[in-house]
Amino acid sequence: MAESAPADLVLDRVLTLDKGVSLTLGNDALVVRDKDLAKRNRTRFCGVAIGKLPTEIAFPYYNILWASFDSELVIEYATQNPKTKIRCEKLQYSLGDVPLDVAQPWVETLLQRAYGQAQRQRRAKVLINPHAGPGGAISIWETDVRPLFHAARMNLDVVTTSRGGEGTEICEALDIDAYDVVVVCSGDGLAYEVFNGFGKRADARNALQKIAVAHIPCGSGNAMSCNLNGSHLPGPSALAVVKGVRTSVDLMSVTQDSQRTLSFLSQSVGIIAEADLGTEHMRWLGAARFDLGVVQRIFSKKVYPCEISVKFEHENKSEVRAHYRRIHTREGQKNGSGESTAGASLSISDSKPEVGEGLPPLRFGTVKDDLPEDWVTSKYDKLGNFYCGNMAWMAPNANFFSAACINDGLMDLVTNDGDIPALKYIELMTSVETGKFFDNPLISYRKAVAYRFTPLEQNDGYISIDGERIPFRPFQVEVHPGLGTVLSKSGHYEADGPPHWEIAPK
Ligand SMILES: Nc1ncnc2c1ncn2[C@@H]1O[C@H](COP(=O)(O)OP(=O)(O)OP(=O)(O)O)[C@@H](O)[C@H]1O
Repeated sequence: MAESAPADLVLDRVLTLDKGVSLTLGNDALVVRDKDLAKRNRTRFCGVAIGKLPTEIAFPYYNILWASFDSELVIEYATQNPKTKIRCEKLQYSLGDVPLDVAQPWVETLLQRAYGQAQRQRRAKVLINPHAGPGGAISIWETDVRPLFHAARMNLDVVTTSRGGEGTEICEALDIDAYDVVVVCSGDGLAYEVFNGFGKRADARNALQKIAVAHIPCGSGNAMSCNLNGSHLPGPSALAVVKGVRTSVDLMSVTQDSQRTLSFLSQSVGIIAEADLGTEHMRWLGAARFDLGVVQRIFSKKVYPCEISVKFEHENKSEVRAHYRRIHTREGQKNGSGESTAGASLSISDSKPEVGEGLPPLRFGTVKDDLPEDWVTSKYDKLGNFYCGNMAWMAPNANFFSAACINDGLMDLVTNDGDIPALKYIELMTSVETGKFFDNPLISYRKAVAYRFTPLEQNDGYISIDGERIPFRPFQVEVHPGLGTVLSKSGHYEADGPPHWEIAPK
C-alpha cells in the first residue's frame, strides 16, 4: 500500500478510477463521469435513446444513503425520478490502485456531505398501524421505507401494533437509551399516542427531548409528514426521515375534567371537528367524506355557541405576519437548517424544558381553576369554526395555519362565524387550498399562549384533539415551548408561511 496518495489519484476531491471513471465531490452533489453509467441512464423515448450522451451524472448528496469500501467502493443512493417511486440503487466500482488512505477520507467526506447535521445510522423503534388509512401500512413499510432505512444502515426494531393504545404503552415503557427515534408508519393518531406515551413517564421531559418522533404517511391526512417531511408520500418521507435533523417542537397540554393529555397537532370545535369526527359512518367515501361533511354544515348554517378565554400574544394578522418574519429571519441567520432548538426562536418564554422530570407544571392551571385575570373572554353566539393549530398543513393541500412556527412557543387560533352566506363559506373553505385563507376577512387569525373553550347551549357535540374525540365539555389548553423533539427536513415546517410575510414590517 502506498504511503501517500499519488497526485493523479486524488485531485481536489476527485477520485480517479479505472476505465476513465471519476467521482468528484461537488458542491451539492457527487458528480460521476462514467460512460457505461451514462449510457444506462440516457434519456429514452419509446425505448430509443435520444439526445446527447451526458458526460457527467450528478447524485445530490441528499439522496446518498451510504458509502463503504472494501475491495470495491459501494455508494448506495435513492433514485430521484419524479414519475416513479423512490428506489434504492448502488454504484459499484473496483478501487483498483487507489490506496486505502485515499479512499477512506474520500468516503468519510462523502458521508459527511450526505448527512450534514443529520445523525447517521439512527437506532429506530418503528411502529406500524396496519389499519391506518386505507390499510396499506405494512406494504408501504416493506416496499417504500424499509429498503431505504436498511441502505442507510439504520438499526431497526419493528412492531406492528395490534390494537389502539399500544403505541402509548410501548413509549411509556421504552428504554430511551436504546433508541434515537420512534418512527410511526400510520396516520397522525399513532404519533399522538407516542407523544402521550412519553408524556406519561416519570422522566417525561427527558424522553420527549431524547427521542425524536418521525412520521411515515400511511393514514388519510398525514399532517405531521406534510409539515416535517414536506411530503405526504412514503418514499420521499422515508428519505426525509433518514436525512432529518432533530428539531424541538412545541407541544400543548389539554386539560378536561381531571385529565391531562398532550396534543401536537390541533384542537377543533365546530364545522371542521364535525366534518371529520361526525362522518365516521361515511368512511367508505374516502377523503370525500370530509368535504361532504363541510358542505352539509355550510348549507345548514350550523353554529356552535361558546365562550372562549384566551391569553393572546398577537391579536391581528399583521402582527402575526411580522412575528413569522422575525422567526424566519432568525432561522435564516442560523443558516436555515440544522439542529434547531426551542431556545433559538422562543418569543414568550425562556423555559427550555429541564431534563429528568415529568411533564412541565401547568403555567395557567387546569380547566377547573379560576381564569387568570389577563385572559380575554368573549362569548360567541354564532361560532362556525374554532380551530387551534400547532402545525401548518392539517392534510395535503390544507394549509390552515400558514403562520405556524415549529417552536415559537405559540399556538395559532383561527375562528369564523357559522352564519356566513353559503357561497362565501364555500369560497372560504376552498381558499385553504389556494393559499388565500389567511387573508380572507371572514376569518380571524391570532396567536396565543393558552385558552379555555366552554361550549354553551348544546347537549352534545364534537371536540377533536389531534383528530381524536374527547367529551363535549369545557377544556383548557396551554403551549409548552419546544417540549417535544421531531425529525424535520430543514429545522422548520415545510409550508411557505402567510402570503407576503417577507415584506411584513419588523
Ligand atoms: N392495530 C390496531 N388496530 C386498531 N387500531 C389501532 C391499531 N394500531 C393503532 N390503532 C389506533 O388507530 C388510531 C388511528 O390511527 P392512525 O392515525 O394511524 O390512522 P387513521 O386514523 O386511519 O389515519 P388518519 O388520522 O390519517 O385518518 C390510533 O389512535 C390508534 O389508537
